[in-house]
Amino acid sequence: MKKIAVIGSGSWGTALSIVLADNGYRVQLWGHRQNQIDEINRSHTNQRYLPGIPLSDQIIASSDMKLVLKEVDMVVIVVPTKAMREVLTNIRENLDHSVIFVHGSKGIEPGSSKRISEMIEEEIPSDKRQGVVVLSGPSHAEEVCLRHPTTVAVASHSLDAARQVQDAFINNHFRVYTNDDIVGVEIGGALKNIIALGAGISDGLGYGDNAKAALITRGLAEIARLGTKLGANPLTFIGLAGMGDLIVTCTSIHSRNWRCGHLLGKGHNLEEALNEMGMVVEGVRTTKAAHLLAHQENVELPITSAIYNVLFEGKSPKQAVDELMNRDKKDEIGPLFDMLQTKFNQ
Ligand SMILES: NC(=O)c1ccc[n+]([C@@H]2O[C@H](COP(=O)([O-])OP(=O)(O)OC[C@H]3O[C@@H](n4cnc5c(N)ncnc54)[C@H](O)[C@@H]3O)[C@@H](O)[C@H]2O)c1
Ligand SMILES: O=P(O)(O)OC[C@H](O)CO
Repeated sequence: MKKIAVIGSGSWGTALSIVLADNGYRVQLWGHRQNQIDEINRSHTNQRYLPGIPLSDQIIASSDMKLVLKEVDMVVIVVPTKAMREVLTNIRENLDHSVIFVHGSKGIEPGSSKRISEMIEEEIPSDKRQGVVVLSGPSHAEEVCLRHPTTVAVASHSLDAARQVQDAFINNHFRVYTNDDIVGVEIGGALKNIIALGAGISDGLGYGDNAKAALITRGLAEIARLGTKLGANPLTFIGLAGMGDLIVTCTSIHSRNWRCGHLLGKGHNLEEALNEMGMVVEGVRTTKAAHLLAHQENVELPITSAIYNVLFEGKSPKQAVDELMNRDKKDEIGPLFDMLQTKFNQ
């Protein structure tokens, strides 16, 4: 049986392990909490993150990184972005052969503004990696583990590596598309979490579907604006990792980002909202990263700025919405059209 390492035993790492086990792999799942490791091996469940879901006995958990990385061809990293450097260091110190790196995490590092594939390239020597691939798209762990139909994109500079990852994950209920735009797929996956916080805030304030549709649509315009400036293909943003993930995260009851925003809109402060969530809410740190990146790249991100002000500057959600609605008059299509035209002229 072929072996794959999955690093991170939260909701998404466990759900991706289920997909891989369904596809006949032995999954060596790494986690840092011994009680959770013991539960996965003993009861074949992960009650805290995926309650009530039975796990295959092909999924073997361990907190020993060396053991988990032994004899695998592929390493799938699914830890929160804030733990990424620490976990990559652990992998570097314990990996003794070359593998394909896949990641399913959705964030940007505040301060460095690095995407996750860039962190992997920085932390793992080139002779230990055969390619770096991002797996992203509209995919809540809670539905993937029920084998509900789900589609994702895998993107890499190496089409060969992306195809190998596609082959490892694809099955009847988990459909995987390749994409060569790693920048766009990572930026789409990270920035949609900011807009989902906004959608939650809007719902928490009691605003309706018009407001949410506006956030999704204008949010996509701003994600595409920054992404294109960073070198992404604008068309990626109307695909699974762009529009697809934005829709699911802004509208799903499963979304941690939406739920956190909803608590903020209901009047909780950030600390209270995060405590209540108890799971990773990537959009919070990514708002900080994107806000800085927008300044560095001289790109206007009005919704992200408004959310930054709510999260970190103490602005009331209602005031932030009022200010967004009273911005200078704009043309809707012009800038997007220019981006697409530039792409088609290349
Ligand atoms: N949950 C989903 O449906 C989903 C879907 C797609 C992508 N993602 C992305 O996957 C990533 C992980 O999210 P999740 O939903 O699995 O989170 P989660 O909150 O369900 O679990 C987080 C896991 O990370 C572990 N962890 C926390 N700090 C750590 C550290 N310092 N070192 C090692 N492990 C640490 C926790 O113990 C836990 O097992 C995020 O970037 C998220 O955006 C999640
Ligand atoms: O629950 P969220 O908000 O972290 O979103 C999870 C996934 O990214 C949805 O595709």
